[in-house]
Amino acid sequence: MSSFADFQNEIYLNGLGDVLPGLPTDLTRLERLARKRLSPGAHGYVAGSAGTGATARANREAFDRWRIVPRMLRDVTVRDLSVEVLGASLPAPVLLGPVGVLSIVHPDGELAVARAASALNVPMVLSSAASYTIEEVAEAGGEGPRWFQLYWPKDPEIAASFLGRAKAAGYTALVVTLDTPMLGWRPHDLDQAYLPFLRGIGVANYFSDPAFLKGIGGSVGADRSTALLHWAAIFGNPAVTWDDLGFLREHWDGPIVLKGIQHTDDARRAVDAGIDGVIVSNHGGRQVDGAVGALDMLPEVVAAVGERTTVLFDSGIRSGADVVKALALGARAVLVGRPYAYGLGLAGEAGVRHVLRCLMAELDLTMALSGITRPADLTPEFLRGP
Ligand SMILES: Cc1cc2nc3c(=O)[nH]c(=O)nc-3n(C[C@H](O)[C@H](O)[C@H](O)COP(=O)(O)O)c2cc1C
Ligand SMILES: CCCCCCC(=O)C(=O)O
Repeated sequence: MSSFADFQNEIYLNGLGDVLPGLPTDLTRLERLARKRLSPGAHGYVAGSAGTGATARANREAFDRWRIVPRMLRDVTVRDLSVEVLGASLPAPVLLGPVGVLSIVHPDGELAVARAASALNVPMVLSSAASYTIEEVAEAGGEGPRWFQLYWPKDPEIAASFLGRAKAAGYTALVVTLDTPMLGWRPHDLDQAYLPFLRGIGVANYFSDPAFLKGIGGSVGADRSTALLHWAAIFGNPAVTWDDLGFLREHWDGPIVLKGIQHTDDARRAVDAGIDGVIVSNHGGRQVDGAVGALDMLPEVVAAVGERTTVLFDSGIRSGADVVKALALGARAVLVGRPYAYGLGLAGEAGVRHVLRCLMAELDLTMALSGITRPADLTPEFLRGP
């Protein structure tokens, strides 16, 4: 029996109060609790999305259109949720996706996330825009698996420096986010005048970086406004194109994954360029309003490049059943976004552990009750859809 099944037994035998920090086990209810407990600004920033919110809604609607068709009498006594992703063995097909500025929801921010991830041996993808540095988060995570996410800055020296720091601190894979050369139009944050960066949150990696500091005369100084303006000037690089991918390979010798892929042609170009994996994602609907639901694009991308590369998925995962659907449509593993930020905001490290354990226990049960014992056995056959 897997440890997630043990977790489930623990719940049924001991009662929720004994094993959980009093949080809902349904991640959509957890989200509603976070709305009540977090500050309106922080909650709004995490929950928010681009424009009218149409893409974020499309992400969920896409999951609702696919339904699981459970199979019977298949001996599901012994299950194994583990998967191989880019040469590493994961206990389950789940990673913590890159979520920046996490100290807006909890003072321990990414440090608490790293501890929770490490405790469960789940890879954490650390954002360039984290509230703590690459090195601080690595130390908090100890031996736990960690990946680094790059927002490709205008200054190549800073990009190279980030990659060198990440390598030295034990991050094993690189995720390069392509969908955010600039922040999307997010009316809620604009109306609330709540942008973490203007408060100096999310810039820890930049303000601690020798290449960044060189651009502002060597140090941040008491008045951080010069440094923040410089940060705003270099943060995103809307000029990068497919021709620039070689830069990444020159500075990173481990696996490279491109995040934000939504079109089959882009997926093919990535693979042709020697990239090791793609993440089908629309940034949780935070960038382009009126875009297609991320899950709607997954089958096409898998059909185009699934045999040649590792396809991962995020945007809209809220339950174990959602993980089953994404895997059945060809994702090797999924990344969780907002739910763990809510767990962190509600209960710190324990809250992140809670979210992971609930998701994995529900995944284990949903697989078992659908007649599946290993993620690799999940195929589109188990779904009915559009
Ligand atoms: C508050 C917040 C901050 C985020 N920061 C980053 C980031 O720094 N880098 C990145 O690649 N994606 C970032 N994302 C996007 C997530 O990695 C992921 O694509 C998205 O949250 C998935 O959608 P979901 O939250 O609806 O599951 C962020 C998302 C949120 C909600
Ligand atoms: C100025 C852009 C910083 C973005 C960091 C957080 C993020 O990706 C988000 O979606 O919010």
